[in-house]
Amino acid sequence: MGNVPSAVKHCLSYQQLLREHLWIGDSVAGALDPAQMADHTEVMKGIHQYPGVRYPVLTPNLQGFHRAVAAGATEISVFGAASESFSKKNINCSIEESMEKFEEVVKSARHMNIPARGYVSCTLGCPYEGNITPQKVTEVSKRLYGMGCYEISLGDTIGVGTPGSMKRMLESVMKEVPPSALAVHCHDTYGQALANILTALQMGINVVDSAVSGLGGCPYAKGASGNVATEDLIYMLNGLGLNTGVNIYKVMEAGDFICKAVNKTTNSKVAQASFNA
Ligand SMILES: CC(C)(COP(=O)([O-])OP(=O)([O-])OC[C@H]1O[C@@H](n2cnc3c(N)ncnc32)[C@H](O)[C@@H]1OP(=O)([O-])[O-])[C@@H](O)C(=O)NCCC(=O)NCCSC(=O)C[C@@](C)(O)CC(=O)[O-]
Repeated sequence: MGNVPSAVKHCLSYQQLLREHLWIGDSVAGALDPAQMADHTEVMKGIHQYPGVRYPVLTPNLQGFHRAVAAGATEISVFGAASESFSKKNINCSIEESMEKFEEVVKSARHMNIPARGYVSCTLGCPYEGNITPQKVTEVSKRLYGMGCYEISLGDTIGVGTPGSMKRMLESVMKEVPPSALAVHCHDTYGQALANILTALQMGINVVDSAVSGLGGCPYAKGASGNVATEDLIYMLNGLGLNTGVNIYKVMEAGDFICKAVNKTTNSKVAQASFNA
């Protein structure tokens, strides 16, 4: 949500539309301007933190961690990649260097009893390297889990995965990290996100990342669409008889609100169908 005005982020949290997780981004390479960091701090100070809702802040290094803690973060996330090229572009260091930085961050977080979540980008393909092997994803996931991340979110950053590649990747990762400590994070570029998520659910994954209206993306994954839309995910889960406790109508309202605020059209098929009905 890097470019979303703080006021909009506050409204989303005030309306309690993000029930479990409000994800707060960090700075972007080459654009480490004080205004953006001030915004990050402003968001943390401005939101009302509801009990049972997690507010993880992306912290790429120790500096980001200390800033996040000073701003009141109660959960942090480190974000690595299974692709060397993507790691270089996204966080300006190799995978090995990133792991060394994350070790420091997660260790500090553990000392302060702050839960740390790990992300692995490019698990089903990379914008620079193409195919990524399940072994590489497994290696990075194992490392993050081993250093103390309570959960590893496996990102199909550019949305090129299919149920077949998702299955192969998860089969490999699950040999080293239990399904209870895994999540999937699917982008919908090729229209495969829900199919990929269903595959993951059938394989025992219970945590799925999504974004209201399918907003989001990554500055280093040009052309990739946003995350799977929360509205579409909930619609599918409701259809499967899985109770999320999330009110789909409230999420659609939130999506409508935020799309107007940032002048974007929703990527949610469910919202499009409902609003056009
Ligand atoms: C990681 C860095 C910061 C390295 O950037 P760098 O340029 O290598 O940093 P550096 O250590 O060389 O320091 C350069 C300057 O930045 C400052 N600095 C250094 N660190 C920080 C910090 N944390 N907060 C504030 N300031 C910082 C530092 O103090 C210094 O300032 P100076 O001394 O020159 O005045 C940069 O590459 C960066 O910001 N990367 C993040 C890019 C980003 O936001 N990407 C999108 C995240 S979402 C994602 O990755 C994918 C995901 C999670 O959604 C899942 C998926 O779909 O795959």
